[in-house]
Amino acid sequence: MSEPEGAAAHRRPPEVDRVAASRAAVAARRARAAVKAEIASGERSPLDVLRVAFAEPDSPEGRLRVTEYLTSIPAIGVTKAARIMDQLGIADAKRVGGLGRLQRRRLREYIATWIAAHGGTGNRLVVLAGPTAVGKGTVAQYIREHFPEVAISVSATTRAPRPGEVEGKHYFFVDDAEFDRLIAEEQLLEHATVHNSYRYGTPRRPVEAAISSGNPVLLEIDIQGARQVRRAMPEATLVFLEPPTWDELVRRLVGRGTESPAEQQRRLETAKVELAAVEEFDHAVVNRDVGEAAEKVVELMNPRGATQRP
Ligand SMILES: Nc1nc2c(ncn2[C@@H]2O[C@H](COP(=O)(O)OP(=O)(O)O)[C@@H](O)[C@H]2O)c(=O)[nH]1
Ligand SMILES: Nc1ncnc2c1ncn2[C@@H]1O[C@H](COP(=O)(O)OP(=O)(O)O)[C@@H](O)[C@H]1O
Repeated sequence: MSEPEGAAAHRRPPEVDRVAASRAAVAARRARAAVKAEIASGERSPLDVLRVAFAEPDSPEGRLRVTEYLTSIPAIGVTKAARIMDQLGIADAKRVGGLGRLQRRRLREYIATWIAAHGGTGNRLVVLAGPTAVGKGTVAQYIREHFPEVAISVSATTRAPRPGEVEGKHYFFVDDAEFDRLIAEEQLLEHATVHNSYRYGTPRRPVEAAISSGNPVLLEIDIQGARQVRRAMPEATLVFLEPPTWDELVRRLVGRGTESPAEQQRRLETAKVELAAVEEFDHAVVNRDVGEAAEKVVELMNPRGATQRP
């Protein structure tokens, strides 16, 4: 018996909705499975997944349950995952994107430490820092020219380009509003106001992409930034570039001639404090000869070449 047309039309939408909803659920499950497979194969850093999950709680990453997320990491099984969640105070059914601020921080720190303890990025990520005018830029440039296999991170900065500087090669030049946006979206691995003037920060994604593809990465940043990288990625190797002598540092700063005498004086005051930070670093390299210093830094990126500082 045929139904009156109106009634069929009335019944159709919920059914169509149900089909659509179950298709969407299947697609969402597949997307989550894809994320898990990426973590399990090592193709994707578990830290990158956290970042996306926290920024977009409705993404497949955000919809992953914490248990699913943890057990995707090789060598973390169900029992271990339960223990970790207990330790971090995270309830069983929680999704990664649904975690509160404190739980997010705890989970991120736990994972960063775990990666470090399990070989993680090893010492393929090297941070080169040091006082003003010691020659960080010069050594980084030497590495760029002579060791093309090393990926050198391009920072974002609010300072204006100098003549000859190329967008995307030397820096990404952005205004304050854009810099604020990068911070808000957690797109920076670290950032700092350098020499009390402009803001500088390391874009996170290119660094993580290079690390996950196994390439050595160099960050040439200031000391505040190096400390932040240490916290965010404890597995990174921190290298402190030292001047051969204090007088030579002064000579380099004055000789570069890019700062006014007052600014030079201010930077030298800061440099005195900064030189003491060498103790926090994994290695110290003296920049006597640019080529030699650059080679030592590159050697530290090679797991077998690395030697601990005495
Ligand atoms: N924290 C941090 N410091 C950076 C970054 N990029 C550059 N710097 C530092 O900013 C300082 C100023 O760099 P720059 O503007 O090129 O000027 P110059 O070093 O005085 O020629 C240097 O000490 C760099 O090491 C970054 O992404 N993060
Ligand atoms: N090994 C070195 N020997 C002599 N001069 C150097 C050496 N390394 C760098 N310089 C010079 O010192 C000055 C500061 O170097 P720069 O790379 O700008 O320092 P930073 O990036 O640390 O501020 C520049 O004029 C540079 O040419």
